[in-house]
Amino acid sequence: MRATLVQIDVDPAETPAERRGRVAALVRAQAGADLVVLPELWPVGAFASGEFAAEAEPVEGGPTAEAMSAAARDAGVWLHAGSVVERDPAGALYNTSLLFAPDGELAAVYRKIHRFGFDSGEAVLMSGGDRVVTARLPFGVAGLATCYDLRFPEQFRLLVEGGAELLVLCAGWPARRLAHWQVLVRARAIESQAYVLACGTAGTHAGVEQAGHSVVVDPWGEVLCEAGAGEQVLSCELDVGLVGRTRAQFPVLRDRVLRG
Ligand SMILES: O=C(O)CCC(=O)C(=O)O
Repeated sequence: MRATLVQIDVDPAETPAERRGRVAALVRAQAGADLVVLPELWPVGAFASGEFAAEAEPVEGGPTAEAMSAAARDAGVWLHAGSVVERDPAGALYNTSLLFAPDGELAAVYRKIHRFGFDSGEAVLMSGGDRVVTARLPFGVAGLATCYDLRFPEQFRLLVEGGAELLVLCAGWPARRLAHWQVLVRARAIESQAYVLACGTAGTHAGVEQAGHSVVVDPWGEVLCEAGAGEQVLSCELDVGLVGRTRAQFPVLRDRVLRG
């Protein structure tokens, strides 16, 4: 299957509405891909926490969900539309990822479990999700995660136990910790014996330079393709059968002794 990661430049000179239009056109241009992946909080910017409340939107009928559903349908692709600031009916905010099927139907919703920021930003403004999410796609089972989740291997182990073969991570990872990103995406792939598709943002917003370097890592931990720092469309071919072959030939997951 063909995976395409769209590493979006979150430029504060562009409004979220303008960016939605531009990103929808980018998604439409990816017809022919099986799965298209966008980054974390690209409409507003993962570090633009002062804008979170104003830009919050519902999952059903929100402007990003509507635009991405239409773009997925027009392109005929599975679309992991990255994440949005979700406002739920009770008024709580979540960092919520949306997965659309090629007919535009919402196929999965994942609320980021590990909130970043310690005592500020997302960590205080948003509520955390409380469940891991997998979704069965025609070409494999996807396990969803978002940015800071990458530092919590126990979440990925639960995704693997849920059958995940493709670990799809949207992110807005800062450039100053690029080295952590590059190690951790490979670590999650190696320990999970799964593909990792990790899509980050480019540019600088709210004073935080973004790392870019979106990447696809195979179940052996080999980097299949990796972006640079700027806005980029990154595509590569994945052989999802390699997940099962890797797990059968080198059965580390079978040899686990300690189970939660
Ligand atoms: O863990 C990190 O270094 C970055 C995490 C992050 O930026 C986020 O979750 O938004």
